[in-house]
Amino acid sequence: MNKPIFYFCREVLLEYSKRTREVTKGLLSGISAGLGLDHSYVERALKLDSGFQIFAANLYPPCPQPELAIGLPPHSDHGLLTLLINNGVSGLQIKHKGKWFNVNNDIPNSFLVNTTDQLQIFSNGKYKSVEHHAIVNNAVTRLSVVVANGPSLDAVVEPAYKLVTEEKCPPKYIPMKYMEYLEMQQGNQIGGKTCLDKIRA
Ligand SMILES: O=C(O)CCC(=O)C(=O)O
Ligand SMILES: [Fe+2]
Repeated sequence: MNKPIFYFCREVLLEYSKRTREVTKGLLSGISAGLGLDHSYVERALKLDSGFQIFAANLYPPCPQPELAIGLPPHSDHGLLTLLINNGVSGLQIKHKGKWFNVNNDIPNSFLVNTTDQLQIFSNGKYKSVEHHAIVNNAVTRLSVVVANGPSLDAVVEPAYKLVTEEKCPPKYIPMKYMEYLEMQQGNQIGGKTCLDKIRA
């Protein structure tokens, strides 16, 4: 029986997921301190040692009429931080103040990092989950490789209690198990940041 292509890449994928997990932990430790929390607060609260990772590869072939193609529709990612690389062809756009901006990550050997939904919830809105989409072009194939890094599936995610006060800074989101959020997001039609709207307090 033919083995799937991923069978042959599994050693590399395993190593890649281990290393991207470490990069994510390092970034989240800095973010934790930046929020005024202990360095290891995010790691402990969201059980990052058993954090959930998704690896995805996206292929965007050239399209004769790119203005008519959807590419990847607007969305935000569900986890904490998403690490992206591509084959040097631009196509990713992020939304800022209602406008789309090109993201040209042309720094060699670097990751583009998107902040995502669980970080917006945990930081009580201090970090915004980035709304993004991918467009296509009529000349060259684009490839992107994505690792989405989330909390542990059984972690209940809510605004960190040290960041909320009943009067001045009430929690903006209701607590929800990451697994349930993920199921809700995956069961939804892809579009903008609509899942976050569903769990507003
Ligand atoms: O292709 C890209 O640059 C973006 C991919 C993406 O947003 C995703 O897979 O969630
Ligand atoms: Fe995405």
